[in-house]
Amino acid sequence: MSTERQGNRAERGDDAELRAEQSFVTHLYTLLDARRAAEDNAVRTSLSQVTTGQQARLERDVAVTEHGLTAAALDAVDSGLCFGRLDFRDGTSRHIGRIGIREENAERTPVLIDWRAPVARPFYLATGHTPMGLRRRRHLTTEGRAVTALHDEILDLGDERRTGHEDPNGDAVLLAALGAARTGRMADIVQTIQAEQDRIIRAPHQGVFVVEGGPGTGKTAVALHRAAYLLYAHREQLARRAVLVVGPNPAFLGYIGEVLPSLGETGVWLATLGELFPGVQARGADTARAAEVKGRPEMAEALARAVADRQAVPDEVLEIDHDDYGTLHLDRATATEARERARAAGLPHNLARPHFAFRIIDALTAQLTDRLGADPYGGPNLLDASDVAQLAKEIAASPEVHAAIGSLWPQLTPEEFLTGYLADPTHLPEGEAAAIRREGGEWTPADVPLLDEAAELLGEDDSAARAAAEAERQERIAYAQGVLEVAYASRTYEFEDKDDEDSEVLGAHDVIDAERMAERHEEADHRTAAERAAADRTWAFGHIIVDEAQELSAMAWRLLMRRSPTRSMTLVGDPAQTAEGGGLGDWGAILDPYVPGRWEYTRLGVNYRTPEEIMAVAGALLRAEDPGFTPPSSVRSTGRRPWSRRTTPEGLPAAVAEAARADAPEEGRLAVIAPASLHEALAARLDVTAGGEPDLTRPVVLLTPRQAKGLEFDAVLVVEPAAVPTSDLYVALTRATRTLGLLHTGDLPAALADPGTVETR
Ligand SMILES: Nc1ncnc2c1ncn2[C@@H]1O[C@H](COP(=O)(O)OP(=O)(O)OP(=O)(O)O)[C@@H](O)[C@H]1O
Repeated sequence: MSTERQGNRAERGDDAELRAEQSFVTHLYTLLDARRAAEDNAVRTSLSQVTTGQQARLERDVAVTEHGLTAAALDAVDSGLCFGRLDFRDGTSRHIGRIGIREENAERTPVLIDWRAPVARPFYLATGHTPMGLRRRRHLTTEGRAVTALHDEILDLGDERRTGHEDPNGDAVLLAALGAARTGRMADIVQTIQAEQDRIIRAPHQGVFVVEGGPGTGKTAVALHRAAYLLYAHREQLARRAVLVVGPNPAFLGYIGEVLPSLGETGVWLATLGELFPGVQARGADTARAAEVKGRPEMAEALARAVADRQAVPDEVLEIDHDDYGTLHLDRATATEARERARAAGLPHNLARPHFAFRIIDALTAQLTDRLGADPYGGPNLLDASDVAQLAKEIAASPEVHAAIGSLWPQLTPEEFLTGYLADPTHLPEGEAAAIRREGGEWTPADVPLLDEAAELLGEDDSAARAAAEAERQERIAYAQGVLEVAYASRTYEFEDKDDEDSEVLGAHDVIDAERMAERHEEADHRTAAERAAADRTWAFGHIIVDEAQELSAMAWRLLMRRSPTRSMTLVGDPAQTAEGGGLGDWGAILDPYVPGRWEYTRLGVNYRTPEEIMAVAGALLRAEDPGFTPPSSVRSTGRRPWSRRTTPEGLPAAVAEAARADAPEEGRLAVIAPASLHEALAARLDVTAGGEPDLTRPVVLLTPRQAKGLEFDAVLVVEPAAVPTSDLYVALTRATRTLGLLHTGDLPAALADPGTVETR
């Protein structure tokens, strides 16, 4: 029976099954509304509390944040709250939903099972062969709060009972989801997760797990559902350490940004690589060559040597004018020895600097002692130990001495160091140095791993931050001291007339001292773990998920591995989609330096996005270079072949605009994917703005092939495909869920010119 007919029947309200589900779902929403009202109430009550004291204020803020987050999570799961039902052979049934909901009774009976709970697993895994105790699996389709259709799969073939909602192939809901109009925002797949995907989503979280799959195989969807699952299964641990999802660019993060909230999870940090150095916004752009050079593993060595170069010794004797003692001399041999001793400490540059300074001050003190205390008759030095100590103090306090030390071994921030390095790159072959040389300018995403590397080599220059933190700590201690004094005074007063010394012995001072009390205040930092993680370069995440992982450079991996000392990571990607000059080639090259032989690998083989007709063309493109290449198999076919049209260079913008009008879906989104050089001319015709971050929710979106990575649209027009490198073209060709058109002025790549697969218009 078609979904439409079921819908009509539902409207007539003559279907007992539908009516029963509707009344159950209505009850669920009543419970959800009650929970939400309770959270809103808790926020209001907390806000209206008149609080005195820092602790009480912090507690109130924490309460407001926590209840606010829960209320937001409850709002986000409203749509499609309940989407499934399991009928077991023993006669019991369970409804499955985005979150778990319990009855408001004393037993707190579960009425809706969270999709992540073990008991919900048969919803995703059970088959006629392995029914996992199920008699029937039901999918509920809802619009708002109305149940509009039911699809039942019979898993116990001996069971004769029928509901009139049977779905013979068991794929009607999946196909409806795959064929639905796109909105510019990725939707969750919680109702239709396939068995091969479920196994990845629920795999253990320790260790590194690589998920490879061709275009549209659901890698991104699986990665996000895995984040939600891991937070559910290991909430304590992961919520505290936070989960990081790394995506290729801000538009992509916007595209996937609604999936986790719709699963009730708001505490995951989605970031691009360019956002992973706190305080730096990487808004600049590199040439492809510069980005490639900056990503090479040799950069680590080049930077380490450049940092060592900042530990200089004078070519000739350095003269240092001391206000009181005249000129001091620092010769090359003394400075070299000080440098060697400081380096031997094995510390990062900024942390080894005091060792260097100490040696220099020591040497200058010895020099001054010799000069001032020399016995004209050749006897022993006339200065005693306390005179020498006084001289050392005066030398250490001299700004000129500090300036001299600073000129040889400067205190450096990563930003200062890298700015200097990029202006004059050293320890690289000249061609590479020329590719990255830059005076000032904005930070780029490829600079971020270099900044991180520099921060490691330099050691945190956190003296200012530490001084500020210490001042703050002292303030808290002073405050806590005051609180304790008041408490102690009142306690003493309380027991005053009882003449009971023991009671006083148990006064507040003995239970907690001011320092510990201050620490407790500190612990009440009410930022979420994700917020704290975003502000802390040295944060160790509980789990890291990397999407489009094939693109990351060796230097980017160094940064990410530092953020995951426990190596709890999920990496999803497709080597065939690696941009030219990007990535490291294969997973072993990425991972073996960090977890040699200790990573798991799995493949997804079904393409849920791209129809068969489009995939045939995209596959042929790669097969032309690699005859053994096998693309993922498409789950759908539309019967519509991709088309191509040749036009003149002058006529190209008009032809694209006309095709965009003709192919624009009634509902949904169309993307024009074209080389950047054509964007200005095309933007004027398409009524979109060129440059900047694209707005993916508009009906027509103009993108470069690189920007299209990871995204999808109902209809796609690829302009001048011959001008796009093969792997980028493969990405561009595989973005459509329905139609693909090619517009070109010269010859098409041979694989796209086959009349058997591409219709010429
Ligand atoms: N089990 C599923 N149920 C419904 N839709 C699904 C399912 N699996 C994947 N999809 C849909 O298929 C499309 C492609 O998924 P996704 O973007 O995760 O693929 P991908 O492997 O990351 O692709 P690419 O490598 O091309 O970026 C999305 O619209 C996603 O929602």
